[in-house]
Amino acid sequence: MQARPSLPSWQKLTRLAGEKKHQHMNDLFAADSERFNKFSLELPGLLLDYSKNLIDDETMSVLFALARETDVAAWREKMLRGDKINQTENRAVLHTALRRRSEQPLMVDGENITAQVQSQLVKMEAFVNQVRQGHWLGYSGKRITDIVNIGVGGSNLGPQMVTEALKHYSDNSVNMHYVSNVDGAQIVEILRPLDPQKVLFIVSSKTFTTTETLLNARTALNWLISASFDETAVAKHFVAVTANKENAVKFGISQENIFDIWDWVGGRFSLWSAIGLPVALDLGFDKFKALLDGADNMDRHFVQAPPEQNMPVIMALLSVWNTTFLGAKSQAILPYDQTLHMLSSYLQQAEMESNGKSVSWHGDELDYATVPSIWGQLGINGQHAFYQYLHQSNNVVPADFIGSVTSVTPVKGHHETLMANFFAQTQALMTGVNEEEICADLKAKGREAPYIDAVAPHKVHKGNRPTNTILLKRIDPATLGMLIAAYEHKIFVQGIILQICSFDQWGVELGKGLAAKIQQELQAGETRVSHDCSTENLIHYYQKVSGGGAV
Ligand SMILES: O=P(O)(O)OC[C@H]1O[C@](O)(CO)[C@@H](O)[C@@H]1O
Repeated sequence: MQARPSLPSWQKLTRLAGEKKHQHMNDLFAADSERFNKFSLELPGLLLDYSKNLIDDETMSVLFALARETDVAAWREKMLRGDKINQTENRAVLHTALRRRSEQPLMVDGENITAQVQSQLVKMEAFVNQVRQGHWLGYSGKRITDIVNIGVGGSNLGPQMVTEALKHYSDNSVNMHYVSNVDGAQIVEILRPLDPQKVLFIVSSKTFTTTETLLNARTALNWLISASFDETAVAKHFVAVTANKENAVKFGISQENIFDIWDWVGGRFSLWSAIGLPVALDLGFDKFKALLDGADNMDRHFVQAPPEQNMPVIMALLSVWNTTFLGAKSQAILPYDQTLHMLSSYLQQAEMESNGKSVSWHGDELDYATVPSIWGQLGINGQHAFYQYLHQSNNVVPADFIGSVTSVTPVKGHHETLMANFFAQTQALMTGVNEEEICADLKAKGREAPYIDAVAPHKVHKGNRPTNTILLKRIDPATLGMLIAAYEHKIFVQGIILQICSFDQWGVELGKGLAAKIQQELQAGETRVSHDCSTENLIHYYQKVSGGGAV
């Protein structure tokens, strides 16, 4: 297989990047009044404006050539038909099957996974209805009022992000809580006000081996048993979502309370499976289905549209352009709707755990930049915190601005103020303001020479900072499903172009293994394996101060 840097499109892009670095988007806009029409894409419910990137017709056409030369379409086909494209774990990658409306069988290792998915959806729906309608009762015969999801990473971020995003659509049949941190402070505070008779725990863990989740689940179980004095209470208060039934049963969860996921669903893409159970419990099953349908709409678009009109493909190409060719080191995710306040954390895992890698499929060291670090938070809060850096630091941070046309919670004047900021920021990041304009402005305000000379350089905004704007018609289950699926496919395409195994996460293993050893040392009050002198002394200090060990 041809190394990426030797592809004709790659070489052209390297040359174009050298040229484009000296251009300003202001000039590109001035030269082409059709720029918005050319570089934006509207799907039902969703608009992407990518015209505020350092691109022109030629750049885009070479980027599309890159998508073709790297066989994105063929890889997409392989993923969707269940080829084992997660090569290092020898697994298929089929999160799309979780939301597929087609009833056509899809075979993986001789099993029809369409039927498996359907049967879990049926099981989920029945369970959700029982709980929400008050037919699922706790050990003392009371209805469930509170759901506590215990899980971390993909078994937490997806459902929690969606629960927050769709709060408006909840009828508050149940109250949702999420425990992910093994710091006891979280679970203690969450359980404190709850009544054990009315709480249902969901232990969400694909592997059912994640230490933090199992410890939190054990604490929850003890809390329940010490209140109920009844071990059989567990069957009424604990369900699990896992691909490791055996461990869940060993833990004490009844067989019939276990919802399946499968090894062909990556943790960070698992929101659409029973990992989304908290969302379904909170919103009702029909709204959970609407979320899946929205994602399926995006899947269909991803499959059918040519690269030039394909939203996830365009998003991926721009990210490769900004990072690998123009040298950006990070990318900001800046949602403006309050309800999307967890989106950047969610995408952080989705993108960085998928593509934060530096060897190719073949295990060769890659000599080009792969993905940027993803960070961000609510844009409107960011404006008063880190936007200074976005506007004037000497690091260019491409950013995705995400907002909605219609507020789901309209309050007079608020949405216009929010969106005025939304539009103003991408404009300011792009156009900037030069010294001449600043001096003229200061003069017009009656300022004089020494002051103007001293201050003007500090007020210069160079602009030329790339942004994508994603405008949703409104935040609802289907549109949110589309948005998340668009990012999932973007990540996939990026991985293909950069030749990265996007669906494993070996980088998390080393730390996990060491933590397990150190945990034993902390429990025993002594060090048993050799560490570097920094780690060793930190452990000793901890043991000394906590009174748990000798130094
Ligand atoms: O669902 P599990 O198996 O508990 O894993 C939780 C998370 O931990 C990771 O494996 C990383 O350690 C993620 O990929 C995953 O989403």
